[in-house]
Amino acid sequence: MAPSEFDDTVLAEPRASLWGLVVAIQANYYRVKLDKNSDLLNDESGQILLCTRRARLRKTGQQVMVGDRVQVEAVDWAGGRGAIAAVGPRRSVLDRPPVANADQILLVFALAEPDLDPQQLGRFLVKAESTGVPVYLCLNKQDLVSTATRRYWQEQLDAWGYPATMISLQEDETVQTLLPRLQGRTTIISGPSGVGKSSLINWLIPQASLRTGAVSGKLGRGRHTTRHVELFELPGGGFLADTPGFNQPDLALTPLVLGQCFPEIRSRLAEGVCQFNDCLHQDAPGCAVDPHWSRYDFYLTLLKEALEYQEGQQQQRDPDAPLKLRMGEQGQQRQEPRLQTKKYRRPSRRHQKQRLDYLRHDLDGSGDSLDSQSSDGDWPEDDGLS
Ligand SMILES: Nc1nc2c(ncn2[C@@H]2O[C@H](COP(=O)(O)OP(=O)(O)OP(=O)(O)O)[C@@H](O)[C@H]2O)c(=O)[nH]1
Ligand SMILES: [Zn+2]
Repeated sequence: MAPSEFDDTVLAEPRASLWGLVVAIQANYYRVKLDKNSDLLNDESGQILLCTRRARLRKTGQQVMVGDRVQVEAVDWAGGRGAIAAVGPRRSVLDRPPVANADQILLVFALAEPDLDPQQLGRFLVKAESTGVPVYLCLNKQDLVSTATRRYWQEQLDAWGYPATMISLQEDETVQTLLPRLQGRTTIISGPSGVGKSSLINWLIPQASLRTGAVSGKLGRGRHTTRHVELFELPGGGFLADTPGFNQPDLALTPLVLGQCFPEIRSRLAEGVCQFNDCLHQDAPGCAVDPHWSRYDFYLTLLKEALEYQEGQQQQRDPDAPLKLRMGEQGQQRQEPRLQTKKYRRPSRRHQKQRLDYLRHDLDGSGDSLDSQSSDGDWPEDDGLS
């Protein structure tokens, strides 16, 4: 058994099989970094193989993601090739970026240049919380602000429930304080543009810039236009992935999920329960979350958005609603008229044939009659079996 450095869960991995970590996906190939210290490996330990996915996995629709633990077969050691035969169970799955088994999200903001905007920080925090992966906050560029400003933010963030690590990439010893949090874990770095994410990754993994430098001159450039994601190994163990620097994450959360994304609400609910289990914690009678907390107004703003989002979702599901919501390319929602339901459409040829089959079946007297139609007189849904 050879669990990877960051994976301390016990997987059902047979002995004498090769396992590794998917660190990147390029076209239809998976870059797999083989586990170190495996029974079977000597020189090959830690080697990177370019792998395809076994046809069996393709047939069952088993996806392979960056961050997946995979079993590799049919290895051509000289050519550095292999085939992925199985995917280990996932501890977590992130959608943006698409990464499996992340242990934490390191949210990076700057204290200045750009100025720290509490609303924007709040949105990033909620978005990160909504993934279910633990969130850890780091404020960069502390060299640009006074001690009083640092203290101000430290106190604010403590009250929000996010003790933040303050660093400056110009002061090595401050960045070093991050290392114990990162080692042995898979960390997704997130945050708006210009806060120093790439500079931080370059500081932590000097070779990372070499690898991407040929393409871009700077780690991350170019990747921000695609969904490309890559895990970079930390010298002391553990992996980092960068995410595109988007500035205003779209929340798309229901009100109940939103409430769970605020540590202030979570800690109050740990001490008491609201009278109604669908309580939205808006100063309602019997609510366990008293409204005297610093981000209460911010919570109300997001709650309004969440209620609108929920309404849109419900409309989407309601077949009689005259409008339906569509997601635009930038994730914005727009309403458009719903097409007439099939009840009012001319029956397709297939349905006409089905109808004839039913009639024939009925006339033969063999089995179900037209009773098998749905109750509203509509023909049974096309189940794709014909
Ligand atoms: N003064 C100061 N400048 C910094 C610090 N860290 C990064 N910078 C500068 O901030 C600018 C932006 O840094 P990047 O690393 O490109 O920021 P990013 O978050 O990767 O930005 P995107 O790639 O747009 O997402 C660069 O000019 C860095 O040199 C710091 O601690 N102090
Ligand atoms: Zn409540």
